[in-house]
This record gives sequence, structure tokens and C-alpha cells, in this order.
Amino acid sequence: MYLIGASGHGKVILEIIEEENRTVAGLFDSNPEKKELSGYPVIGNLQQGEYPQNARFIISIGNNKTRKDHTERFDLLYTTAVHPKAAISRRCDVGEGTVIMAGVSVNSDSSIGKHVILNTNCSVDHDCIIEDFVHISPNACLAGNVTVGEGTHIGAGAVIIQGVNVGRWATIGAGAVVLKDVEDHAIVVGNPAKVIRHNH
Ligand SMILES: CC(=O)SCCNC(=O)CCNC(=O)[C@H](O)C(C)(C)COP(=O)(O)OP(=O)(O)OC[C@H]1O[C@@H](n2cnc3c(N)ncnc32)[C@H](O)[C@@H]1OP(=O)(O)O
Repeated sequence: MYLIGASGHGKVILEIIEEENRTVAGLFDSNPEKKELSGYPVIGNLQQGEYPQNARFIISIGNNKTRKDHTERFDLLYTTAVHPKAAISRRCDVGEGTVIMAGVSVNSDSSIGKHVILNTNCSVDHDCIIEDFVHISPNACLAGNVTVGEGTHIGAGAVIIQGVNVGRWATIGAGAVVLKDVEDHAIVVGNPAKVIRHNH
């Protein structure tokens, strides 16, 4: 298995994989000055075909758009990383490339898309739909029946009450309390959360 992105986020994923008793052969990164991360070799820039056939990858890059761009540029096989101290319902689907940090809870009948980040201690309650390339930051709390559209970033400690639909490529500020639906690309902050501008 290989990681793409030798960043702080990459370090956290490396430790999850260690906790799972799986091994990482190395990391790819476009910065030639990066030679190692947490004792693992940084091999260099990822070039199509310059890795073993059937190798599995995780894109360890926090930026949602950059993760999506990588999946469009490279034809790779992906795996997931799920910390053993995460509590994931057996009735929940988790898509390829997704990473789930320590202390995360996902409750019954929720669906987690591809290349999603469920960061430390966030909770996703029953019947939620989390689309591809979403990042739910540490300690964010999604009540039941919440949907989050592709590429949206939910900030640290944000709360989304039950039944809310958050659009695609939106940003929910740290600590926001979201009481009603959020349109595509909106950036919302505060309690109650209000739109301050839009992502381009
Ligand atoms: C492991 C990890 O590290 S995971 C990463 C977790 N990271 C996060 O949760 C970060 C989430 N990001 C934020 O909350 C950011 O502040 C954003 C994206 C909402 C806004 O960022 P920017 O576009 O740079 O906004 P900017 O800092 O210019 O602030 C604009 C206004 O909104 C206010 N504001 C910004 N963020 C928030 C917030 N979270 N809550 C309340 N008000 C906020 C600012 O005070 C400012 O108000 P003013 O115009 O009255 O002075």
C-alpha cells in the first residue's frame, strides 16, 4: 500500500494503518525535498505506472478538491483506513479511499462515500448520506438524516441538526450550528449559521 501526500494528515493515516497491522511501502509527494515521513520513505512524485501493478493507494491530502483531481488524473486502486477505535455501524457502507480516525462514530444505515475524511472524534448519526470527497473535521457532530454533498468541508466542532441537507463544495465554519439547509458552495459560520460568501 502507498500513500499520496507526505503531510501532517499523512502522518495520522500512517499511524492508523500501523494500528490495523498493515504495512505501507512508501509515500509519493510532489515536493522533492521530502525524503521521509514518520520513518517511511518518500519515493518522489507519482508517475502513472511507476508502482507495482495491483498496488493499493490512499490519497493522504486534506484538500478535498486536490483529492478529487488526483482521482481524475491517475487510474489507481484504492483502499480504506479505519482506526480500530472507531465505532462504525455494521449497516454502514464506506467507499474506497476513505479514512476514518480514532474516536469516530457512524451509526446505523449511514452511507460514507469515496475519498472521505472522517476526522478524529467526529460523529455521524443514523441515516446520514456523506458524498465523495467530503471532510468532516475533528469533533463535528451530524445528527440523524443529514446529507452532505460532494467536496464539502465541515469545520471542527460544527453541529448539524437532524434532517439538514448541506450542498456540494460548501464550507461549514469551525463551531457553526447549522439549523437549516445549506446551498452548494456556500460558506457558513456562527450560531445559528449564516452565509458569509461562496466558494468559487
Ligand atoms: C486535523 C485538522 O486540522 S482538520 C482542519 C479543521 N479546520 C477547521 O475546522 C477550519 C474551518 N475553517 C473556518 O472556520 C474558517 O474560519 C472559514 C473557512 C469559515 C472562513 O475562513 P476565511 O474565508 O479565511 O474567513 P475570514 O477569516 O476572512 O473571516 C471572515 C469573517 O467570518 C468570521 N469567521 C470566520 N470563521 C468563523 C467561524 N468559524 N465562526 C464564526 N465566525 C467566523 C471572521 O471573524 C470574520 O468576521 P468579520 O468579517 O466580522 O471580521
